Amino acid sequence: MRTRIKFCGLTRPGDVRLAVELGVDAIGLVFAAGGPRCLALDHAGALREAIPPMVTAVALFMDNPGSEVEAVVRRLRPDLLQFHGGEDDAFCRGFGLPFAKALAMGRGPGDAVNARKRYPSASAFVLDGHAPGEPGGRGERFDWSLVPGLGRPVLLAGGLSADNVGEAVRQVRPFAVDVSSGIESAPGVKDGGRMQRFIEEVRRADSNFAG
Ligand SMILES: O=C(O)c1ccccc1N[C@@H]1O[C@H](COP(=O)(O)O)[C@@H](O)[C@H]1O
Repeated sequence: MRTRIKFCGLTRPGDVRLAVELGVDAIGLVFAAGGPRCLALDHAGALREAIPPMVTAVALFMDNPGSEVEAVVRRLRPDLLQFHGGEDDAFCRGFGLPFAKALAMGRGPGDAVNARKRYPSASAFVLDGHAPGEPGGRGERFDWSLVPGLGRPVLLAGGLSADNVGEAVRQVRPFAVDVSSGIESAPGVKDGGRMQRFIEEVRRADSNFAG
């Protein structure tokens, strides 16, 4: 099975269009407050319009109030929600959309323990490289040998780039890979060459497993 690819934290419609042309499976729009990729709702509307049907539109949050999540859901109609903070299962499922819950793998697999029980409604888990209690999306890789069996699709994240994603796919065989900073020339500014190389490296690794 080919590895799905999600690009996250896009802030320019041209980057979205290029990512789609290159063949990305999912695009993440960030509403986690304070970071360089955090979008205002009006601006996010223009990005959402550039995501065509059959490419998954993901809205990413980190301990946002429910009213903000609701406003994004109403306005953008994302396909999937991604939660990166301390949100519990009841909060995450409360918006009537499938969701992926991020788990902090930066200090070992602790946050993943009982994740299936803590998040029975999660459609997938994102494994990120930050430590528990710290914000994600910081380009931090973790020890991939610690990836646990979670019984749900895993999106491998944290410090991925064209230089290491092939090794990640070969070692972990995740359902998907998720990258933000590793395809940028500056925070929030995606780089066409890096996006293209990232996808090529994933496809090259996938070809090792083609039957
Ligand atoms: O992309 C962001 O700005 C972001 C902000 C807050 C939380 C998560 C964020 N992105 C997600 O973080 C991981 C790893 O990102 P990186 O490739 O290491 O920079 C990934 O799941 C992004 O979707």
